[in-house]
Order: sequence, then structure tokens, then C-alpha cells
Amino acid sequence: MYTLKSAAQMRQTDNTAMYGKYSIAPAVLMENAGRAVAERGGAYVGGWDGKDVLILCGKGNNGGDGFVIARHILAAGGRVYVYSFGTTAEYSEESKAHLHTLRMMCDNRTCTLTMYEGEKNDRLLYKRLAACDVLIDALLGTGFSGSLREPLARVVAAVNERAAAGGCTVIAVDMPTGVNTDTGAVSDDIKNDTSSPLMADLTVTFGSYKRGQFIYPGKACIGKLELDSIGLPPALLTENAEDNVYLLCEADITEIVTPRRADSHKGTHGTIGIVTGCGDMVGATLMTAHGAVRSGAGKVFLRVPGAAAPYCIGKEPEIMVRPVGGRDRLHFCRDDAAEIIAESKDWSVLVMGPGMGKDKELPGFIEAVAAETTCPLVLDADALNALRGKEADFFARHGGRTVITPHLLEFSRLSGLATAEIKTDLIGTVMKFVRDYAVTVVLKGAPSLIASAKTGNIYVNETGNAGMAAGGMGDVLSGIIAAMIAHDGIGSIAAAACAAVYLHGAAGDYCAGRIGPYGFTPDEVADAVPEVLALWDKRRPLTLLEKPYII
Ligand SMILES: NC(=O)C1=CN([C@@H]2O[C@H](COP(=O)(O)OP(=O)(O)OC[C@H]3O[C@@H](n4cnc5c(N)ncnc54)[C@H](OP(=O)(O)O)[C@@H]3O)[C@@H](O)[C@H]2O)[C@@H](O)CC1
Ligand SMILES: Nc1ncnc2c1ncn2[C@@H]1O[C@H](COP(=O)(O)OP(=O)(O)O)[C@@H](O)[C@H]1O
Ligand SMILES: [K+]
Repeated sequence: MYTLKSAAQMRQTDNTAMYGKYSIAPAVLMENAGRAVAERGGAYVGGWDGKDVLILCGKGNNGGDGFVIARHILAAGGRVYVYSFGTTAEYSEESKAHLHTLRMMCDNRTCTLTMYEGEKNDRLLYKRLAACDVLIDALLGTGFSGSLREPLARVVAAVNERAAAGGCTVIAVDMPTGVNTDTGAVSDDIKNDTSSPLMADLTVTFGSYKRGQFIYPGKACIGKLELDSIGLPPALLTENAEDNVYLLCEADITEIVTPRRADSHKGTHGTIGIVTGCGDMVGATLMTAHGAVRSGAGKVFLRVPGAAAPYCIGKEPEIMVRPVGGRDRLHFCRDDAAEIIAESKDWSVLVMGPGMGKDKELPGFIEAVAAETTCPLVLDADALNALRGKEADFFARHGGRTVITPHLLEFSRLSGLATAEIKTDLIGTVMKFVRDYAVTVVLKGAPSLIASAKTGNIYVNETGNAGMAAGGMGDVLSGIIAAMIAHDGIGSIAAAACAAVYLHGAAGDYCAGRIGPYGFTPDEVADAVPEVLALWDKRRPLTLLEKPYII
């Protein structure tokens, strides 16, 4: 599992490394950073020998890295043309030191340094841009916010134009200029169409991955992403005092979803109660159940309103379908709650939401069931909509054993925030929501975020693909989450949610590889879950030495 840091957390890490007990000299960290870019960038472009490299340096420490990079590329046989957008006086002490060394190396042939003073320098700068093989973006890193100001806005626009024409390879130092480290928001001033962010082919980032590298639209600017420790102490890189955000990796999930015990029986693998559907919607119900079956649930009970039952019975023989109410019953009613509550005493987990419709009786039913049942709840779709306006009270009472799985629009309804506002800071918004409501959240999308009610930690999931942008994919996920909650030995609801989201996306990726980039169905994604589990079993190490990380 990788930690995804915010700009402030990265600054804190750097400061502790430099001024705390480790006492790493600031110029050494900068040296390591610059050297990492030169080495990794060199490998990416097939060596520096004979290459013309334009290096753009901002007035902050990102620019300081650029001075170091120039020195190493020069030593590796490249020609470097460095533009500094800061004045000597503005630079930090370590940047000043590296600027001085670079200045001493300038020979006006293989190494030039221009202190950019305004438009008068543009002509030669653009000529250099038109002729370079590689462009190094050391303009702005973690210090960027808002929209790009001039002259950087026009310079970045020119770089993008040249790169889009296939002219040069673009390597970003730490962050592409114009991408917000915390949110993935990008510079995009609609009044000024030249303020778009820099589009990199390769980004070499330092110490820890940053949140904005994994959230769109920033993620689209990163290109290939490489992480270099730059010699920072590992102990400083994994944990922060608060607000921890992690990237899920396969090893984290295979640790949670342990192989089946050979002597297990159907009771070991949980009994899933799926209480969904309405008279004119049974597809969602069946897809939810199918997701649970394919993810290894021991037993799956499906309870649907009477009118929906004939369309479910026998569709999948392993699912036990029972109608609620008579043959003319289209929706669940408040009075159905007692029957479900009684039955749920034998269930390991209860799913409500997919395809339940919007009948006015539904909120009363869902609230009554949730209040009386004691099993974990997975609430999706119509169950979430039914909670509107009552979520604070509901989560205060049942949040601890509940996973909610909204997509962006459902999350907008629940949080009362506009989707555009949520998108400006996806991670921050979910973090605040979980802190306020103490319920485990799966915010579905690309990427999906999982937030643990217990720890407030956020887990970013990268599996999945645009082929999954199709009706019913979320229903299958609800079933997978339920099966993972019931999975033998799973540590917590949040761990189950992380495992399920990762598995769901991996199954989607498997389908995209086997069937094609889109057009595969939710049921095919569910059917691919055992295939993914089989691949995991093949790759699994014999012994699991570490404890699960997600709690
Ligand atoms: N020990 C360490 O710390 C290490 C740090 N390292 C490196 O340092 C980087 C962080 O350095 P940093 O903090 O100096 O920030 P940085 O990204 O250079 O930008 C600051 C400048 O941005 C400017 N600016 C902001 N928004 C703007 C806008 N919209 N449009 C235009 N300008 C804008 C802002 O200007 P101001 O608003 O203050 O006028 C300010 O001058 C980090 O990414 C890594 O590369 C490595 O060397 C490893 C060791
Ligand atoms: N572009 C994408 N990349 C990765 N995953 C995606 C993408 N589009 C959709 N998904 C996944 O597919 C599922 C869609 O769920 P949802 O929107 O609830 O669909 P539905 O309500 O039709 O079942 C979510 O798990 C989401 O993360
Ligand atoms: K940069």
C-alpha cells in the first residue's frame, strides 16, 4: 500500500527529514531529487548523449531541482538550455547554491543559463523549444495552486503545443506544472484559454506519491509516474499525523482475501440477505445476487416484492428467492419490516437498495429494518435516496455497521453538495463526510474511493476501466461487497469494502482484456471474479507474514 500525501504532509516530511533528528542537509535532498530525474528521465528517453534539453525552472524549490538536473544531464552528454523564472535573490539557500554551481558550468555551447526577464526572452525561448528533444518541467511542483499566472501560462501552452505535435518528450519534476497536489484539480481559467496544465509524458515524483496524481483531471497530465525515495527516511514516508490516504495494491487485497480453508463449509462463507427490487425492476436485484454468488457467498437469499418474484425465481437456481406480499405487491412497505428483521437474524449481511424504486413507503421500511436488524448493512442506490434528509440521524445510529455505495450523483444528494463542488476536492469532501457521519463510504467512479468510518482513512482504488461505465455494474459491486463482508477472516467492514472494490475493478479489467474494451456486461464482470481469485491464488506467496494493513 502506498501513502498518497498532500502538499502540506510532504512539506512536513521534508522539514522533519531536514530539521528533525535526521538532519539531512537541504541541498542534499535537492541533489538527490535532481539526480533521480536525470537518471530516470535518461532511462525513459534512451540516454542523454547528444540530446538537446530545455529545462524550465520556476522560482521555488521545484526550480532548484531543475538546476541539479541540468548538471547531471550535461555530465551524461546532453546539451542543456536552462531558463530560470526566478531571480537569484528569490531562491532558497539550497537552490541558490545549485544555481551558482550551474552558472559556473555554463559555456554558451553545451550549457546555457538565461534568467528570464520578460517577453524579450520569448523569441529565443520558443526557438529552443522548437528545437529541443526533451523538455524538463521544473517550473512548479507541490507549491502550485489556483490558475497559472503569466508568463508561465503562455510558456506551458507553448510546451503543450509542441509536445502534441510530437516534437519533444516532456518530463515533469515532482508534479506537472498546473496540477494541484492535493486535489488533482488543474489550472484552467476559462477566461484565459492559455492557462491549461502541462501534459507530461513522464513524471518523477519524490518521497511519496501525491494525491493529485491519482485523481482526474490531474491524473491525465501525469503520463508515466515514477516514484523515487530521494533518500528520505522510510519511516517518514508511510504515516502522517492525520488524514491518511492510501493507494490500494494487489498485495494489500490478497492479504485480506485469504484462500479458503480446505475444511470450510457453506456456513463458513456467510449467508447474504438481498432485499431489493420492485415490480418493474428485477435486473438490478438479480445482478446484485449474481455478484454475491460469484464472489463465493455461502448462501444467498433474495427477498423481492411479490410482483417481482416470478421474474426472479429459477433465473439462478442457487439463489433462494422468496416473495414479500402477494402477487400484486409492487414495492416494499413499512409493514414488511418485521418479516425481514426476523429473517435477518440468520443472515451475515443485508443488502438494500438496487432497483427498489421510489415508493413513498420505502424510507419507512428501510429505516425500520436498519433499526432492528443487527447485521452489517450494504446500502446502495434507492436505499440511499430514501435516506435523504435523515442521514445524520440514521448514520449516528447505524453508521458503524453500514457501508454506503453512492456514485457521484447519489453522494451529491446525500451530502447536499453540488457534483461540481465535490469534484473540486473529491478526497477532501469524502474525508469530511466520513468524519461528520462515521459511516464507511464507497464513492464509486474513476477512481473509486473507500473511506473507513473507524479510522477516517481513505483508500484509492485504481482497478476498473471505462468499459464498466454501464448500467448494473454498481449492483454487481453491492453483491461483491456483501460477499466480502461475509468472507472468512476478513478484518473489518472497511477491509471488505476495499477488497470488493478492488476485486470488482480487477474483474472488469479481466473482461476488458478478454472480451474487449467495452460492451461486456455486469454479469460477465461477476463471472470474472472467480477467474481473478484464481490468478491471485497462483501468485500468492506461501506464507503471509504481515498483518492486514486496513482496519
Ligand atoms: N526539501 C524540500 O522541500 C524539497 C523539495 N523539493 C522540490 O521542491 C518543490 C516544492 O518547492 P516549493 O515549496 O518552493 O514550491 P514550488 O512547487 O517550487 O512552487 C512555488 C512557487 O509557485 C508559485 N506559484 C504558486 N501558484 C502559482 C500560480 N498559480 N501561477 C504561478 N506561480 C505560482 C509561487 O509563487 P508565489 O505565489 O509565492 O508568488 C512559488 O514561487 C517540490 O515539488 C520538489 O520539486 C525537492 O527538491 C526535494 C526536497
Ligand atoms: N471509467 C471507469 N473506470 C473505472 N470504473 C468505472 C468507470 N465507470 C464506472 N466504473 C465502475 O462501475 C460501477 C458503476 O456503478 P454505478 O454507477 O452505481 O452503476 P449502476 O447504478 O448502473 O449499477 C462503479 O463501481 C464504478 O466505479
Ligand atoms: K514541475
